Amino acid sequence: MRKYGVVDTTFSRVDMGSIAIKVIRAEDPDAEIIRYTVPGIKDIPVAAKRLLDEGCDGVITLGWVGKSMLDKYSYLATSIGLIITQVLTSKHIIDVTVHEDEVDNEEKLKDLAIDRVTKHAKNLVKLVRDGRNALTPYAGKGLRQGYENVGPID
Ligand SMILES: Cc1nc2c(=O)[nH]c(=O)nc-2n(C[C@H](O)[C@H](O)[C@H](O)CO)c1C
Repeated sequence: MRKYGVVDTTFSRVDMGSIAIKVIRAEDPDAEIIRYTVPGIKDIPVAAKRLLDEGCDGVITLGWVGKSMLDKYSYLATSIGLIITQVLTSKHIIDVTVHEDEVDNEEKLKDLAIDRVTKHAKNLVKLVRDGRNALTPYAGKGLRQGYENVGPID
C-alpha cells in the first residue's frame, strides 16, 4: 500500500497540511497518509526523514517563510537539508514553500498557498504512484504552482 507523508508547521499562516491531505486523498483514495506538524521550517528536514524511515514512499513539506533576511537564510538551510535528505533516501520530498513577501496582500497570499499546495500534492501522487514518466507529458509546458501557468515558448 502506498504511504505519503505530509509535514507542516505552526509558523504557517495557512493550514496547508489539511489542503495537501484532502488533495492526496482525492487523487489516491486507498493510500495511507501520515501528517507530522513541527514548529518551523528548520524542523522540517528531520520530520521528512523520519516519515521516510517509517516507510513513506514520498513526502510533501509545507513551509512558510517570513519576510526578514533571517527567515530567508532559515529557508536556505532548510532547502539544503531537504535536498540532502532526498539524495540520501532516494525518495522524493516535494518542497512546497510560500514566501510571505511573494505578493502584497493576505488574500492573494492565501490563494497562492492553496494553488501551490494543490498542484504539488498532485505532482507528488503522480511521481509516487505512477513513476518517473508520469510528468513527462507536461515537460516544457511552463507550468507554475501558486501562479497561472505561463505556457511553452513556441
Ligand atoms: C528566523 C526564523 N524564520 C522562520 C520562518 O521564516 N519560517 C518558519 O517556519 N520558521 C522560522 N523559524 C523557526 C525555525 O524554523 C525553527 O522552528 C526553530 O528554530 C526551532 O527549531 C525561524 C527561527
